[in-house]
Amino acid sequence: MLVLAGTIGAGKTSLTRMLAEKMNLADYYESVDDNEILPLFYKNPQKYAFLLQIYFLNSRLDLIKKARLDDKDSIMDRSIYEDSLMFRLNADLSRATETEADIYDSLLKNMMEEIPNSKLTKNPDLLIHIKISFDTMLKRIKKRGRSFEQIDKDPELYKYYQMLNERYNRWYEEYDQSPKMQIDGDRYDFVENEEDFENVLKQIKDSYQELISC
Ligand SMILES: Nc1ncnc2c1ncn2[C@@H]1O[C@H](COP(=O)(O)OP(=O)(O)OP(=O)(O)O)[C@@H](O)[C@H]1O
Repeated sequence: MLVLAGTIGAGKTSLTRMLAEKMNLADYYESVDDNEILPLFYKNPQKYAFLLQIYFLNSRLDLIKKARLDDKDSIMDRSIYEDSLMFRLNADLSRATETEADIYDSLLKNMMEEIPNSKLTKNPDLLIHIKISFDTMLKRIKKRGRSFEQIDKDPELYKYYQMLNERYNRWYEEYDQSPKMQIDGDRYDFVENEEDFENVLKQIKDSYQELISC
């Protein structure tokens, strides 16, 4: 199982779709449009931060189980581990309490603990982090145009996005639940540029082959 990671607008969903096609993988997506808690959270983060995390934890674990039970090798458009980073940021911004964030982390650890001899391993075989600069992040959020994510509607989001992007770098360095690799999402415009996509595809295939042959 391959899993994509990266900040809002990094291109996780697009790259998942493209890799699934080229590498013949079963693709699994977290639906943003059907998430009824997300717009509520953006409107009133203090009230909905904890509920949103529980919603994501539940739905992402569901996806992991489906992907692992698939006969085909699979790919997912987001990792479950980034939620902890986002929730900690929300707690630091007083949208949740430290206790809520601690309990969340403990629940996540418990849910993700591998059961010895179980066929259903929950951690990915390879995590692929798409790293983008803050500038690129802002451009992509604007270009995609999801109304609740727009800074001109809510200027406080600027600071939130800036802090989130900064924290992603440390998160990736510390991530140790599986092998991992990083893609430079500023340098490689894999959505618009065919050559860039081929380059990224090769980097990912090489890393994956290396893992399989170990
Ligand atoms: N754990 C979380 N806590 C708060 N908000 C979250 C969390 N996970 C996702 N979100 C929100 O859900 C929305 C979708 O985020 P996500 O990064 O999964 O997808 P995306 O932005 O469509 O990614 P990409 O463009 O890379 O495909 C964003 O508005 C993001 O802020």
